[in-house]
Amino acid sequence: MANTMIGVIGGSGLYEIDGLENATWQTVDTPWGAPSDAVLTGTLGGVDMAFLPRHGRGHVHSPTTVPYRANIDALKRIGVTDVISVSACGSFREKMAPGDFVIVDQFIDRTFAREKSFFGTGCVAHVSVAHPTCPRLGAACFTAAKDTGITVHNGGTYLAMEGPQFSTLAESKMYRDSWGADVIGMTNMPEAKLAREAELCYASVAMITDYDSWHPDHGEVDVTQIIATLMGNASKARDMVAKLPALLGATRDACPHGCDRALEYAILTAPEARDPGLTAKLDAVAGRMLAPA
Ligand SMILES: CSC[C@H]1O[C@H](OP(=O)(O)O)[C@H](O)[C@@H]1O
Ligand SMILES: Nc1ncnc2[nH]cnc12
Repeated sequence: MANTMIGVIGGSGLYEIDGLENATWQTVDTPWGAPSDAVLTGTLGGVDMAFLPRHGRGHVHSPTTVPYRANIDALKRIGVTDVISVSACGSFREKMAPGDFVIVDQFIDRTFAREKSFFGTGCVAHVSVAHPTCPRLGAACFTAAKDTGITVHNGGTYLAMEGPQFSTLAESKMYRDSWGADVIGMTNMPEAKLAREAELCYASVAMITDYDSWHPDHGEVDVTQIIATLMGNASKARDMVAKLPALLGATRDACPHGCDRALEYAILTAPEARDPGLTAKLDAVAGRMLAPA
């Protein structure tokens, strides 16, 4: 049994969470640079919690410049076991309406201008992301959202685009009709891949703000409309997050889906061929696998 620490990464509109006891904004240094902001830590219902605003308070970082590696490293470093990503998204499905939430379980990664791995020359690793989210954590998010009275859809494919511009009409139709994506956003990749490399359980809650640009009755994406919907969504998300500690509990067993053991057979570089500089940087993310026998 290990202690649970729930780490919430707040997307656009969600820059704080409510009700934390002993709440402290904690600066965390990482070998990958500074995270998006300090991390708000505390307890909720007796469970350790951490909150990191993905774009920083005041929305400083663009989807491309969010320091994804530093964010995941920082959460791992302070003891987070379960990461819940909360994100504003466009919808490709009529039934997934603005104001609804979707528990994402698949991704299509179309991002191209971001560092996507902690590993590289001198320490090569290949983790599986066939099932990129943790079903146990996703189920807890689904229940928390349902119990909050949110219209929530269980399962959906998130198309991660580079941005910062929204999609063209042709792209929007292609993602929806040919590629089968359900929602679109700009930030869950490489975040989900990095969480898997760091052996963290990861779930993604998409808060729908708009119908992107494919919908004949809704025209193009309008950021002022998004922001209006976003404010209501963010308040629902805070209520949803408050229900997670009771659902997840203060202690946890090993993840039944193996998220916390993702690196077990993933590191290919022979111990004697590893770059000590890189392995030092991997202390929090992969220290468990890199410690001398
Ligand atoms: C506010 S519209 C575009 C912006 O919102 C989403 O951010 P996040 O995923 O962090 O909630 C989307 O990915 C874009 O970055
Ligand atoms: N339509 C959209 N495309 C990409 N990111 C978004 N975030 C919110 N709405 C979005």
